[in-house]
Amino acid sequence: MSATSEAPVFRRLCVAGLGLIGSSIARRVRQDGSVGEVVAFDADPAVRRRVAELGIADRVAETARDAAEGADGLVLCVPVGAMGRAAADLLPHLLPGAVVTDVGSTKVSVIREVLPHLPEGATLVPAHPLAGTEYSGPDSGFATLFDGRWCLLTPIEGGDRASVERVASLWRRCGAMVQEMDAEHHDRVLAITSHLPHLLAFTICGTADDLQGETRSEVLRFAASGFRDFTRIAASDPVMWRDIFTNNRDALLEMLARFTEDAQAMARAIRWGDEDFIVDRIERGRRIRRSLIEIKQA
Ligand SMILES: NC(=O)C1=CN([C@@H]2O[C@H](COP(=O)(O)OP(=O)(O)OC[C@H]3O[C@@H](n4cnc5c(N)ncnc54)[C@H](O)[C@@H]3O)[C@@H](O)[C@H]2O)C=CC1
Ligand SMILES: O=C(O)C(=O)Cc1ccc(O)cc1
Repeated sequence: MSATSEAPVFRRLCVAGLGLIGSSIARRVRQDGSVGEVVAFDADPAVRRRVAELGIADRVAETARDAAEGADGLVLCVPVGAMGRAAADLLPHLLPGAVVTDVGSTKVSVIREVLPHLPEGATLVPAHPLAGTEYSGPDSGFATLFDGRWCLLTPIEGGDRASVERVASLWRRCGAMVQEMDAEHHDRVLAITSHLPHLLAFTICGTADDLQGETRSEVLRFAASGFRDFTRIAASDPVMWRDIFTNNRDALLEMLARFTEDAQAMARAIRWGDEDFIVDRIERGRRIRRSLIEIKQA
């Protein structure tokens, strides 16, 4: 991951929101020289202080205006519900012709919230790295987070191709593999692969917690690995996930309805002792797991 001789993708990149994702980007691009300079901005003064202590940016700006002025690139790394506010504060101050990108977990809502603030001549290239952890904040980031992971770009129809290529190049230099996708399609795919699993994890932990009275502390003390796996995901940041759920409402509710129907079918099979149905469902799960492992090894 040492600095390459390739030209920097941006002369000055403003990173807004220095949590897990923003601080990982800042760490990575500074290490490998893929941007000339990193200016960090976060709405939370405690985060700004911590970023300065950690030394993961060339400069920490105290205001949105100071952060954006002179930047030819901006990456919005705030919760999806804060994208509109951050865009309103930062975008007017960027250099003419700047490229704006983001890392939000929903894409239709981010485009809807950010596009109205885009200055004449600037371009928006929405992006979503499929990499993360259940931790948040500037201390949780690390430079290798994106290595070998996908980053999905959802370019605006008819938008500037050179800007898309610049953002793709930034992500490749962060170690990611890049693929383009339509924003609506992205939100449906992520609803089933990421948003619904998180919803299930939060819910099952809540259900187990409600049972505490009945089972005393056994639920937590004897938690088998299945439940433990859910608790890792359920430890994720509440604001981030509240925003994802409410900003991908339609696709998520559709996937939840389908899941509920399938869970009901499983309940019926258990009630009536339909062993073939039960085995068939479990085998499908195993096949999916095996093919995931094969893809990872390929
Ligand atoms: N955590 C994960 O695993 C992944 C998260 N994402 C997306 O990345 C984005 C950031 O997520 P994390 O880094 O995990 O969040 P985080 O909670 O660690 O950091 C978010 C930061 O944004 C700051 N912020 C909030 N509003 C702001 C504003 N208006 N202006 C400037 N700063 C502001 C907060 O103070 C906080 O420091 C979210 O949109 C999330 O959906 C994408 C992929 C993975
Ligand atoms: O920690 C995990 O299992 C994750 O799923 C991380 C994650 C969270 C949100 C995203 O939009 C992408 C990745």
